[in-house]
Formats: sequence, C-alpha cells, structure tokens
Amino acid sequence: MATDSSPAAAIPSYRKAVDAYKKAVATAASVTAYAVLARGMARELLPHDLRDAVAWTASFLRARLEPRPAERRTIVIKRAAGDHHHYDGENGLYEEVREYLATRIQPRSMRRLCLSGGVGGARKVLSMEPGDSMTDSFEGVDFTWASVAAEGRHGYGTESLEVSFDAEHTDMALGRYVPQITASVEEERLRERALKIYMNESSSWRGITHRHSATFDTLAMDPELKQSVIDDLDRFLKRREHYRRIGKAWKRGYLLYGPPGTGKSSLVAAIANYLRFNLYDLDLSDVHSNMFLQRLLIGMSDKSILVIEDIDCCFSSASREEEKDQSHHQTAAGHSSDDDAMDDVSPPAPWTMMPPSLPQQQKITLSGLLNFIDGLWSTSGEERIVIFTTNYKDRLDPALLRPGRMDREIYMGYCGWEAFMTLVHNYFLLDDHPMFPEIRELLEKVEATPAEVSEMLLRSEDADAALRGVAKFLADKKQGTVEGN
Ligand SMILES: Nc1ncnc2c1ncn2[C@@H]1O[C@H](COP(=O)(O)OP(=O)(O)OP(=O)(O)O)[C@@H](O)[C@H]1O
Repeated sequence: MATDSSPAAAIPSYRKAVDAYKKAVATAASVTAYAVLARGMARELLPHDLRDAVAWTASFLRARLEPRPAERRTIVIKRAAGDHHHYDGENGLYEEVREYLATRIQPRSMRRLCLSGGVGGARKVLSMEPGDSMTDSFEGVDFTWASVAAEGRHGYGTESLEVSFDAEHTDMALGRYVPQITASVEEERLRERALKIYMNESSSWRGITHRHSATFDTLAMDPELKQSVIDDLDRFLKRREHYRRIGKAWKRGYLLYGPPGTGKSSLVAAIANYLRFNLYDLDLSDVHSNMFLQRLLIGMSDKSILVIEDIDCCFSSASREEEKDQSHHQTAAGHSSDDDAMDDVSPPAPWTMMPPSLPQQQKITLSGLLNFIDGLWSTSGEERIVIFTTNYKDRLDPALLRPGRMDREIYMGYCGWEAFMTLVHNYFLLDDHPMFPEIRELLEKVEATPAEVSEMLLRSEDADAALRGVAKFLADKKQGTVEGN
C-alpha cells in the first residue's frame, strides 16, 4: 500500500502534536498552582507548633537517612624534632615520608609541583608545594597527604606533612601504613646507594666504590643451582624474626669452592649486587692478632658481606698445631675438651678464655675466627653474610666443614652448556647459532672454565669468529694441545 507523504497530509499530525503540547503546559501550570496554593493554605491553616514539628521530623529523617561524613583523624609529621622553643634537629620520619611521597606523587593530578635535587648526577625529586595535597591508597584505604607551610617569623621546623584518614583506620595507619612507608624508603635507599668494597689495613677498613658488573643474570652457572642460591638469599632476608626468636646471629655462611676461573669471585659480586650489601674483603695475612680481628669485625656495618678468599691458604698447619696445643693446656687447667680440639662442638673463643696475663698479641686461629663470627655477630649487628672461597675444598680444616658452620657449600664447576649459553648471551645477545651443536658436544667432553670460554668470546667482536675460536679452543683442549692442559 502506498503512503501519502505530501505537505497537505502532514498538517493533521502537526496539529495533534501542538494540541498535546498545549495540554501538557496547562497541566504543569495547574500542578504548580495547586502546590503553591497548598503551601499557602498549610501556612494559613496549620498551627505554628505543628509546622515546627513537621519541619523537625523532616530534618531528623534527613539526618538519619543521609550518610554522615566519616570522622577524620590527622597525623602531623613535623620537619623538626622538638617544639617551637627548642629545635632538636631534623625529624628523620619527615624526610622518609617526603622520599616516599616522591615515589607516589601523580604529577598530572597536581596543580603545582616542587622539583629538587639533580646536583652531580643525583636523582631529581618531586614533592608537594606547601598548601597542596595528594591522595595515596594503601590496602584499599585512601590517605590524604597535605604539605603545610611553616608559620611565623622563625618558621623553620614548623613545616609539616600531615596525613588524614577515616578515624576507623587509625590502627591501620599507625600499625601498618607508617611502618610500610619506613620499610619501602629503607629498601629504596639500599637500592640507590653506591656499593662499597672495604679492604683491611691493620685494624681498620679502607673503602672504595664497588663497581663489579656481575649479576645473577650474567653469571654462568647451572640454572637450578643459581635459582636455589637466589631463593636462599631471599629466605635469609625475610627471616629477621626467626633469627631473633631462636637467639641466633642473623647471618648466613657460604663456602664457595671449585677450580680457578669458575666464577667464585663473580658470584660474590652478584650476591652483593643482588642484596645491595657492601663487601668487606678480609686479608687475614694482614691481621696480626685476635684483637685486630675483633676490631675489624666489630667495625663492619649491618647489611654487609665478609669475604675471605682462599681460606685454605690462610691457616697454616703450624697454626692449627698451636691451636691444638692451646686447647690441650686448657684441658690440663680443668676445661673440658675433646682430644680433637678442632672438632669440638662448641669450643670457647680463644680471647674469651684468655687469662688477663696473656699477651694481647696472639696469633689468629681458625676456631677463633669462627667462634667470633658466631658469637659476637649475634649481639653486634644484623644481616651479615660470610663467604669463604677455596680452590681446594679437600685442603680445608675440618672445623670449617663441620655441620652448622657453613650454611651452604656451593660448587662452582666447569662450563656446562647452560653456562655457555649465558656467556654467549652476555657477549653477543645470541640465543641460537649453527655452531652451537658442535660446541655443545665439545663442552660435554672437555673441562673448560667459564673464565677460559669468556676469554675466547672476548677475542672478536664478530660472533661467528668468536664462536669458531671457542670451538677450536675446546677441540685443542680435547686433543691435549692447549697449554696447561
Ligand atoms: N661463572 C661465571 N660466569 C660469568 N663469568 C665468569 C664466570 N666464571 C668466570 N668468569 C669470568 O672470568 C673472570 C674470572 O672469574 P672469577 O674471578 O670470578 O673466578 P674465580 O673462581 O673466583 O677464580 P679464582 O679462584 O682464581 O679467584 C671473571 O671476571 C669473569 O669475566
């Protein structure tokens, strides 16, 4: 059926719409008029008291039904310790909060921003301008931070950072939020700090910046062993309370052993870089008495690693004999001791049992060192790692290998296939190459250290040439034609 779409046909529907609109306007006008009339009548007719009662009921209901704004609490963290009259230095927490907020600030949501730092390559730091505020969320709760300007003429120190939150979260703010700020700043500072390596000069340490580039990513070793070392370190870091509870020093001892050039020193550097701990490289040949050793060990900071390389060379058999003698004298003097003093489960530290008449200058003994580390570190510091390295584990004194002395013994071995892949990736970012099958086969038959393979890879910047060099080196080794083989 055809429809008529001419202008004449459209007129009736237009009229209908105009009529409907007129009706609606008339209805609205009369409803408004009725409402005004009703309000006027109510004002005229209802008694004054009744009107008051209705108004009160209405506001009471509104107060009940409308959500009330939550009660708020504010913690004020002043820049200065002390009070208005007495400046007592900087408040450490203020600086920590400032550093924390710098990592949480959303530059786009701020009207104005303060930018500081950057001198001598230092990081630039964002902060709030006085009068500004920002919100930080923690465990689903919003904390509003405000930077409040100093007041008065001598305003320094009255400057503060203030955090506001719903009163119901007060316990959480004090018990978890603020401690979390401190912990995350401490972690960040640790990550940022330049690592140092200290070396002993008689009874004191001399430190220089430690820039060893070895990391667990670049370290060529069996992947499972590598992961287990990383897991061990992570566990160690988390166990502060555990060590405290059992009354043991919060320390961990590793013995790294294996042929020269297998990466023992590189592993030490990787551990230091991973934990961001300073290294203390102790040269025992320069320590002339137990007293010096005592001073050196006490002088180490927390979060540090004590390294004693080539421990097999440090204690001559003569010094072991002396130690046995000493232990023998003590037995004669009434002290309990086994026949084999080195294997005694808990021999007292030589200096603790030293009678006052003994000379201060006394030779260092292995048991003295081990006992001191065990005993003194439990009271004088936290988060220490002690690492001994040796190329010859079989030459070590049994005292060192006794259960409980070293927490882990880690063998750094010859270059296997996985270790080789790590080295090739380090030098050429290569994960595959036609020469790989041949090199893999050779590595299974030849004992080459990662240091030797690294050296071959370094000889050329061209990956093909370098890999050919490695294959030739391994083949020569297999034939026994490499020098020193
Ligand atoms: N496992 C490894 N992963 C990566 N590089 C290694 C490894 N082993 C050796 N290297 C390379 O060889 C060099 C020497 O290795 P490193 O000093 O770590 O071996 P080491 O076992 O401590 O030797 P030594 O017993 O002679 O002290 C390192 O600087 C590094 O370039």
